[in-house]
Amino acid sequence: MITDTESKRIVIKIGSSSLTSMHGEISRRKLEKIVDEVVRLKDEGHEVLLVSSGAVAAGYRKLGCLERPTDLAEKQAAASIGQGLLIESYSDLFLSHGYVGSQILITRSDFSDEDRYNNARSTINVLLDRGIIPIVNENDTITMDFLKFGDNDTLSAKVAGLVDADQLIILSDIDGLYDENPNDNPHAKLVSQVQEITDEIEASAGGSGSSVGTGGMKSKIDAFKIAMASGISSFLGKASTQNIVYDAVHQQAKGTYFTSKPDTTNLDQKKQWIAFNSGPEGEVIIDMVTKDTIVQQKDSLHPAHITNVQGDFDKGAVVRVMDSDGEEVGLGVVNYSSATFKSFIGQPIDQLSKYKQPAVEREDFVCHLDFALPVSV
Ligand SMILES: Nc1ncnc2c1ncn2[C@@H]1O[C@H](COP(=O)(O)OP(=O)(O)O)[C@@H](O)[C@H]1O
Ligand SMILES: N[C@@H](CCC(=O)OP(=O)(O)O)C(=O)O
Repeated sequence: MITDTESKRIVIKIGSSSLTSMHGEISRRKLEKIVDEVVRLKDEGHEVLLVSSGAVAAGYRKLGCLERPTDLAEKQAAASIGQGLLIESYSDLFLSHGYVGSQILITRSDFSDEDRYNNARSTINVLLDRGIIPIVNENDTITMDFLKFGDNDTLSAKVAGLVDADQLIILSDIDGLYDENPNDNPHAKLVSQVQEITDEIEASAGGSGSSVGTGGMKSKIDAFKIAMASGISSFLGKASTQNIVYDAVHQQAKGTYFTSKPDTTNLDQKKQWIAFNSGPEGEVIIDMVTKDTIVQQKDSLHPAHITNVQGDFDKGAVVRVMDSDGEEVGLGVVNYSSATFKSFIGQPIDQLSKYKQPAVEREDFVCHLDFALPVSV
């Protein structure tokens, strides 16, 4: 629990449905409410990073559309207009309270490159250290559809991991996770604590109930899995509730709190990058005996363990490590290219034993069984 004297690093994500009016346009009143909530935390001495949706909502009318567009190029054009307007509004509001906001637009490819990922961390750290409020969104205008984060829920969890946040707060149009999709069952019950994302929780998470929301509960559950694996406690609550952010930070708010079990091993930042951001470039296949050995003895993978290879990749790439049943065992950085692996296959073990460098070092390997990870988010 956060005490009144501790300064914490808090990432807050607010969705389109919580920033828009009935007609799907940005609501000044709702924007002012979230700014007031952030200002209260800043005044208490916390560092705050805001992940805000709303670019498409803020721009589509000025593009000449009567409704939120569904066509990709129109959405991107709307975001190009709306992102500027959104940031202008945030900046004006934060300045009126004596705080400075800054804009950070991210694409998935920025995060899949380890140097750019680390560079983003350094930049955001400078901003947070100097009391600025970074306002993050996906760079919707230039991102190709298949390369998008697509929803700001998983983006916010990845950003929370990047900056080593103490808490992730996701604000939505609903007051928490329900045991069934409330759109299907009006008698569904609120779940107030989650320590493990079970199959039942996955099954209960449906899509968005509104025309402006993107990911629904599904992408929020993916986000909470990433946060939990990264050792970050999270909260889901309703954006319109009075003092929701302040109360969530002080564990007093109505909503759902997500924390991992006390004995869980958390991913360090290198492993977070491998697991959630790198984007695997191929696959190496191992047999079941090897799988048991590397999982139980926490051993590195050696060239003789690799029975097959899929895709073309260079040394240093991240690949999916698959078992012979086609199940993903984990993700790791390879010390050989796919061409070299292919040349190894079928060679006698004593020939391969002269290659001293492991195929995948244990410290560069993120195993699902060690961390209870979402499969290739
Ligand atoms: N199990 C569930 N519990 C709560 N909400 C759910 C569930 N399954 C689906 N939903 C829907 O997800 C919506 C929130 O997601 P979304 O509309 O994308 O909002 P946002 O714009 O805040 O990201 C809820 O309003 C609800 O309609
Ligand atoms: N990046 C987009 C929103 C993407 C998104 O995740 O939306 P939401 O589900 O409302 O949080 C925008 O600014 O319009």
